[in-house]
Amino acid sequence: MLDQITGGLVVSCQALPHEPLHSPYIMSKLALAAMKGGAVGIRANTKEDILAIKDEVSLPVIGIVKRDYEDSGIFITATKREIDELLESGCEMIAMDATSRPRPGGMTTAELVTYCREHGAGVQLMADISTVEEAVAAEALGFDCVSTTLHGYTPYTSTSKLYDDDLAFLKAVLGELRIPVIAEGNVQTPEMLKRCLELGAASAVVGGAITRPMEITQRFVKAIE
Ligand SMILES: CC(=O)N[C@H](C=O)[C@@H](O)[C@H](O)[C@H](O)COP(=O)(O)O
Repeated sequence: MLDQITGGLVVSCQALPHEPLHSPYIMSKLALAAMKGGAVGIRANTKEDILAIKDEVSLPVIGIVKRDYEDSGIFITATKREIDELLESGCEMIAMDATSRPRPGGMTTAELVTYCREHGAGVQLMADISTVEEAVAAEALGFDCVSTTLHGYTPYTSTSKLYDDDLAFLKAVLGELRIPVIAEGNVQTPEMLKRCLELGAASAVVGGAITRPMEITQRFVKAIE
């Protein structure tokens, strides 16, 4: 999958139960629109959404399962249960939280990577990280790529955004890693996407700016309030 998405745009098609577009059917049509618009890959949440998307488009899919656990702040592909669901979905790549926070049930990220390698031959692994240290640790664990997904979303990075200071965080991660780095999180404009790739990101994942019309509407409305 990495070869297929290098140099291109991946579109995240996600809507949680509380969001207006929550529906595998709607996600599949958003993915179709993304494919017709030139996207080279899709990122999607839940086995049900991925199966519907795979019925509709031929693009490779980065799969995640978001599920909250009481004993951990990790919610993106946290345990073996979510890995099993994703292996059943047929997604080409699995993304999981690879932050330094403890996982639910006490399993380590290293153990989960080993589990994926043993059960999902051929499925690539993406590490969703929030700091440079987590990116370096993910590379050492054998992930195929890292994504900046969680920068700004962990308690210890909550004051930062990916685009701060001309993408300083992305540059710092790129400076430390040999494996491909994907830019993800608050890429809001075509210009930002272009800048991420110019800096050396292998690809970028764009979600809300393309597939969350409520958020897009809010940005427009805010401009005239
Ligand atoms: C932090 C978190 O939960 N991120 C999620 C990860 O899959 C998604 O909700 C985001 O939409 C995705 O990362 C793309 O980012 P943006 O929608 O900002 O372009």
